[in-house]
Amino acid sequence: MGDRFAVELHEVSKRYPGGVTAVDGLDLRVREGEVLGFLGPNGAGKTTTMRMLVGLVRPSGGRIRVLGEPPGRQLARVGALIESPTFYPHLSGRDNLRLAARYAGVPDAAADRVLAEVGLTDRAGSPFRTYSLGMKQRLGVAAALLKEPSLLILDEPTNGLDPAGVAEMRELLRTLGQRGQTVLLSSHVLAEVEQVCDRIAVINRGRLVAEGTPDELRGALGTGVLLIDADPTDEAIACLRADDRVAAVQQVDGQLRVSTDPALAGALNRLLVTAGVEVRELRPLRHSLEEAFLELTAPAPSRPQRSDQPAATTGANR
Ligand SMILES: Nc1ncnc2c1ncn2[C@@H]1O[C@H](COP(=O)(O)OP(=O)(O)OP(=O)(O)O)[C@@H](O)[C@H]1O
Repeated sequence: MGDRFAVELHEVSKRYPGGVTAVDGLDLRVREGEVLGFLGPNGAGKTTTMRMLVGLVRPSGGRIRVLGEPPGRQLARVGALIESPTFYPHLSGRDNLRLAARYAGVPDAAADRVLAEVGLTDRAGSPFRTYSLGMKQRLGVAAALLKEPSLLILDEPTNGLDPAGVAEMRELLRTLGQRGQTVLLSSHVLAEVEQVCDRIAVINRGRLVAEGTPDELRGALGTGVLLIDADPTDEAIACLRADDRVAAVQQVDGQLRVSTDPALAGALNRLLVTAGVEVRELRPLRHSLEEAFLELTAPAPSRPQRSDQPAATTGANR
């Protein structure tokens, strides 16, 4: 993965006629060769952002570069699956792709290459209307791959798929990532992108709210934190700080927030008890990245104050 950027957005906004601000000062960069998960709840502005990247929607403000150029200039090197692709129901998957290949100005033979890449060779001769939703989505990805694009933009490719379809799509995305393809992949389900993405950018109400590798997000969002209520507190702090498996200990409202691998809960409990400290409570601050994501993107009024949390790597606060 290089230090060059396939996609750069600086302070990008989009206000639709009628007053909806779909994207609001968004800063986002996708490195060449990485798979970036673009994550946010429904209506967060993901599709609008992707449509701006391919020149389908004009930004109201800010600066966008796609493969070093303004949007729309590099379309021959960009493959996109934004909203459902249109295929002819009575034509086979292969014939649909051959048609698409002609439109894209690539040889017919590209159709068989991409069918193999998405694992549809066996059903390539069947009419499109007989495909499952998962197969239809994979054919959409195949169409986006026809031009051997440098950048692949996929808007919610797992939307509407059953669990088996999601698993198949995840496997396909993992393969694309392993061969060094730059992929920008949107989803509103964290678990779907967590395993296939090098980095994740979380947006909410058109703004970047957190960004990092899945591990960095876990750390920044407090999923690697144990809450410990112990007595005497000072002794507990000293004991924990002396242990090299513990990255940090903070005291908040009489409780200890211990940055460590939550799997060490039992070991740290034993450590404290052995040192003569009474452990009244010991639990993970949050159980999963999914919980942290939901909290981060919850509607504003119910969102708890997080000022005592280590800050996520945020674009909004940068
Ligand atoms: N053409 C349009 N005209 C007016 N408002 C729009 C238009 N397209 C989208 N919006 C609004 O912009 C906001 C962001 O929508 P967008 O589709 O970009 O979000 P999203 O994160 O992709 O959501 P979803 O996951 O539901 O597709 C929403 O409030 C939506 O209603």
